[in-house]
Amino acid sequence: MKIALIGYGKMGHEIEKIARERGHEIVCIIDMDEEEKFDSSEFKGAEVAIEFTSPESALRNYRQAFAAGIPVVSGTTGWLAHLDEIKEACGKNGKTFFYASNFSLGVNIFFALNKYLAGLMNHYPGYDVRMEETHHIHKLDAPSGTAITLAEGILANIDRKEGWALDNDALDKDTLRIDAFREGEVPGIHSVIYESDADLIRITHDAKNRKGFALGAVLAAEFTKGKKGFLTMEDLLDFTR
Ligand SMILES: NC(=O)c1ccc[n+]([C@@H]2O[C@H](COP(=O)([O-])OP(=O)(O)OC[C@H]3O[C@@H](n4cnc5c(N)ncnc54)[C@H](O)[C@@H]3O)[C@@H](O)[C@H]2O)c1
Ligand SMILES: O=C(O)C1=N[C@H](C(=O)O)CCC1
Repeated sequence: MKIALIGYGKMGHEIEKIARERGHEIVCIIDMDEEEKFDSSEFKGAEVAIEFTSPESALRNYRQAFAAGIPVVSGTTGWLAHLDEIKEACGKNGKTFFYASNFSLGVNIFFALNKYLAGLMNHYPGYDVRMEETHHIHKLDAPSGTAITLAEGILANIDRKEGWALDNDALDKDTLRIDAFREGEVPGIHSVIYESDADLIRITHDAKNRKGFALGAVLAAEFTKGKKGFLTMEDLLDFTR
């Protein structure tokens, strides 16, 4: 496939490597302050754009890619306040957009496990639930997009929790607490913790590097070919088997 990269930082570089290994062609790379490239024939010749930039620039990039008629796969976090606009563009205007807060296979298995465990724990109110996430010091958003997806999985399945909040926000017992830590160059660690008076159950996903995120994004790009609409990892992965 002919792939354009929007954002050429840690993820952009990792995706370029894996995309080339899988036989794809990188036809255009757009990083910060290179907006004029959205009008280039190279960008317009791409079959898909893979976007990993920053919370504040993501929406503008999506609009530019849509205007050029290019499907978008994005992993940028921290922009979800604008999700309705993107879903509308996919629904009414026939655009293609694939989003995942985390593209790694391991994390998506962890998401399924998290929902299953939360459904079980709904019957055991003696356990309180909280979450922890740790990432590198360069990360701009907190909690992580992955932590928000995990929290949504818990809130959908545990009746006694009504919303989530970061540890330093006002918390009551109905609110799911998320502690966000920023340390060194950690690629990403997420834990969901259930604690009773008697014991503690912790499930953790610990990314060793960024390969899983990047491979998932390239697989998502391959999956978008010929498709329209708003796509997610649940379309790509079949956990019903
Ligand atoms: N969904 C996932 O699986 C996943 C995995 C890792 C990271 N992320 C998210 O992806 C995003 C990027 O992560 P990263 O580690 O590559 O960050 P990074 O800071 O290493 O790279 C971001 C790049 O985007 C560029 N950029 C900023 N504004 C831009 C703009 N307007 N147009 C084009 N390029 C622009 C920056 O110059 C930089 O090169 C973050 O939001 C992060 O949370 C998601
Ligand atoms: O490095 C990051 O930034 C990551 N962002 C995503 C998130 O916010 O969940 C995925 C994990 C790595």
